[in-house]
Amino acid sequence: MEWGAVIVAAGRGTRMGAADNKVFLELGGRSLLARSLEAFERCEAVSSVVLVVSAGERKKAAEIVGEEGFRKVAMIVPGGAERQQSVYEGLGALSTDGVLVHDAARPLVTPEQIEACIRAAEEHGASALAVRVKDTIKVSDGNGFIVATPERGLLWGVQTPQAFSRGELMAAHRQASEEGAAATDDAMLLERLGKKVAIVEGDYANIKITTPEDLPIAELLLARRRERESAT
Ligand SMILES: Nc1ccn([C@@H]2O[C@H](COP(=O)(O)OP(=O)(O)OP(=O)(O)O)[C@@H](O)[C@H]2O)c(=O)n1
Ligand SMILES: C[C@](O)(CO)[C@H](O)COP(=O)(O)O
Repeated sequence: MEWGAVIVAAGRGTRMGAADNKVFLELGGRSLLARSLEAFERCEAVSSVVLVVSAGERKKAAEIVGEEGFRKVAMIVPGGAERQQSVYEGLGALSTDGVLVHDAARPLVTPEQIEACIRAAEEHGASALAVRVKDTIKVSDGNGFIVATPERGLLWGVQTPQAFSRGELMAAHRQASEEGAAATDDAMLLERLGKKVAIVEGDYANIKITTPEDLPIAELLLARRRERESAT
């Protein structure tokens, strides 16, 4: 199967509180967006990339793609108000049968993790990178009181990339939008239809840059990765 990727970068970064959209912030001297694109550029199993950005940030994103020489970026398309809509816009612009959906805000993803998601999706139909939850998770009653403690051994913190048949994911998106179902990731859209999504055990370093303390943590993780690479 031919694989393409939709990389979503059309958020506002409200929780980061920076003047700019967080995907343009720098990590180790390069933007988060460039680092995410680089991982897909280096993954041989991915043939093309659709980048989803806010209409007002298209020029800035195109400059990064041009300057960094990302040859796989076939199209840059405008996103929507929510991540779910941004992903759907990207899916429509891609032509491959298989699709990986990735947050530009996860700049520490590796080509090996992308490849592992593809392999699992080819075997099971769909897959998502995830890590075992380390904390004990509580369910609240919505009013500040704990009502339940799910069994930790069954809990996973889901990340991106997530890999799907593009046609199947597009159909799931259309159905969710007809039924007014909102989803914070794409696997959710298949789960609600009773379809299987395989878990690919990932790495705690593939963090999503969401709030200001995430950036120095990502700098440390990047430095640790560089040390390991130079030691091998
Ligand atoms: N309308 C949106 C919202 C989010 N995203 C993208 O989805 C990814 C994950 O979203 P999140 O971390 O929530 O980013 P933001 O929406 O930018 O952050 P915030 O919720 O703090 O505003 C990011 O790469 C973001 O750019 C998007 O493409 N379109
Ligand atoms: C898709 C995701 O990265 C999975 O962890 C995440 O849900 C997206 O972030 P958001 O903050 O929910 O938009």
